[in-house]
Amino acid sequence: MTTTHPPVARAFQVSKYFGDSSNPVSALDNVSLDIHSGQFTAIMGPSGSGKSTLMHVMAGLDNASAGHLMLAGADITSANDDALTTLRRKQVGFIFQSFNLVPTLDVRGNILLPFELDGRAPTAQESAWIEQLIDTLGLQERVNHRPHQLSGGQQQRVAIARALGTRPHLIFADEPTGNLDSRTGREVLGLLAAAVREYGQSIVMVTHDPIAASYADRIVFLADGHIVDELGRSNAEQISSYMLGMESGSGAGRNDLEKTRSGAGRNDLEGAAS
Ligand SMILES: Nc1ncnc2c1ncn2[C@@H]1O[C@H](COP(=O)(O)OP(=O)(O)OP(=O)(O)O)[C@@H](O)[C@H]1O
Repeated sequence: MTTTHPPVARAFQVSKYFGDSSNPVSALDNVSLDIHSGQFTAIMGPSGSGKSTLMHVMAGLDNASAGHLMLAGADITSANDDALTTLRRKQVGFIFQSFNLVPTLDVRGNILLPFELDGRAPTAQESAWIEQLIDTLGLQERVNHRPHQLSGGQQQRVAIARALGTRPHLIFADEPTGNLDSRTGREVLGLLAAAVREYGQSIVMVTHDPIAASYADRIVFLADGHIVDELGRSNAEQISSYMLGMESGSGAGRNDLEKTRSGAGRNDLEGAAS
């Protein structure tokens, strides 16, 4: 059972405020969340509920205002930037909306950047994996292009290949399929699910998309900076139904879900989504 392993990331009683102390905006309010090793965790919730903030704080990209944070076995609550940078480089991959591709490097250079930063070349096995990623993500024709020569979806695919290339223990993904057509989106989700299933990697993914969340083992719901509920593996219809219950404020999310449990399986929904 994955739950017997120590969490690969942990937020304990974390709060985050933006703005000045006279007029603080509360983005996270006393949130505690363990990310289990070898699990695919989705974070969902309405716009402004704190999803991206939670991910940034858990990844050590932003400081918490209060609480404790662990990442890859290290206490990062008050870690300095250098320690965090090293930890992230070795253990963590990021797939973010602002792709953070290096404009002066071509596609291959961007994908190989984590190896470069680690001061080593990919092994033969890693090289084969990178070629497979380039192929699966349809980037073969683009390997010598720079980011500005690519569409938004192509840039996102480069960011995905870069994040998966070193097979980091933990991957944080913010709307990884947001810019992709549905077929490429499903391929990316399949890659992420395979990373968990076959290589024991852990993934935290923020998404609004119930189909994307249906690939996760666990779905955590945020509202107004609080974790309000979580579900185990569910199909897209069940997740949509739950979210509708949340949005209507009827508190009926889970009850509705129980009614749909015997509904369509994920494969049915995948077919319907294409
Ligand atoms: N840098 C910032 N300065 C001020 N307020 C911020 C900042 N970043 C986020 N917030 C506020 O914190 C709250 C949570 O924002 P966050 O981006 O985490 O939400 P989200 O659930 O990821 O939203 P979305 O789904 O729209 O991306 C919002 O009220 C937002 O306006």
